[in-house]
Amino acid sequence: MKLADTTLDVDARRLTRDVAIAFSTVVKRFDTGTIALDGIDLDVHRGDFVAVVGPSGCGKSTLLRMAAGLERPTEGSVALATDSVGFIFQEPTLLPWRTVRANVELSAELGRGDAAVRKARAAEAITAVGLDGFADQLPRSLSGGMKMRVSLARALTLAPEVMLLDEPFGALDEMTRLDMQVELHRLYSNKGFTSMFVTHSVSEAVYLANRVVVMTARPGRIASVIDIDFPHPRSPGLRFDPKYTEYVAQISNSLHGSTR
Ligand SMILES: Nc1ncnc2c1ncn2[C@@H]1O[C@H](COP(=O)(O)OP(=O)(O)OP(=O)(O)O)[C@@H](O)[C@H]1O
Repeated sequence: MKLADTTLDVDARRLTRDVAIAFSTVVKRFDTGTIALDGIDLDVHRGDFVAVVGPSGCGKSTLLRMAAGLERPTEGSVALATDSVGFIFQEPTLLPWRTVRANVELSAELGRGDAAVRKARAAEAITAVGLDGFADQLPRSLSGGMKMRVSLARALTLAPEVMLLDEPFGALDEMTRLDMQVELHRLYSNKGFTSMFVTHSVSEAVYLANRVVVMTARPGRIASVIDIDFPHPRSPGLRFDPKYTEYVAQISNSLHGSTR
């Protein structure tokens, strides 16, 4: 079991067999004096899909970056039970001179491993995200949604146990965004990775997550954690379920209360 660099001794106790990411009384104070996060206690269980919503600047990205080991907490600790992690950002960050296939192969190329296995995994990931037939194209010929699919495929080649997603669909138009939510949900249901997903969209959070964490305005604290009691796999028609609307209202109220 790997513990992130940021780990203090207390982490080992929080990381039980069921916990993939453990935040223990995390405080993040930047050198500028900004206190981004204050007293975050959160366990992300294996197989969970946790969505994090909160006002702009409340520290959502910082939380995710700490899970990835890209930031250290000022106080408290963050522990990750695996080093098998995929990170997806809002921008797909593709290399423009490489084809879809070559972009997807990139993350595996940076790691170790057999070239043939790497290529097979990339081909499988391209199929998994529905990009068969586009593998030899360059990013400039793809739509925004397709670029995001490439980014997902690139992360999938590593068969990550944990997927960290920072507003991956924020730059997409509404229709594409809904399609990508269905796509991500399908991948999550099939592959079973643990997910931590930052979004500004309450509706997106309810569709995808089995737990939604609502944060307060900065310094970010956890205002509420709401369990979304819909079975998996979920269908797009779920959005018309009255219970769905109730969850959206409940979370929006918590969010609204947290910004006052
Ligand atoms: N490297 C840094 N140095 C100084 N301050 C930072 C740094 N990174 C983030 N911050 C500050 O910390 C706070 C939280 O930022 P963060 O990006 O985590 O918020 P967020 O909730 O993800 O915001 P948004 O929803 O707008 O993307 C903000 O006030 C931001 O300005």
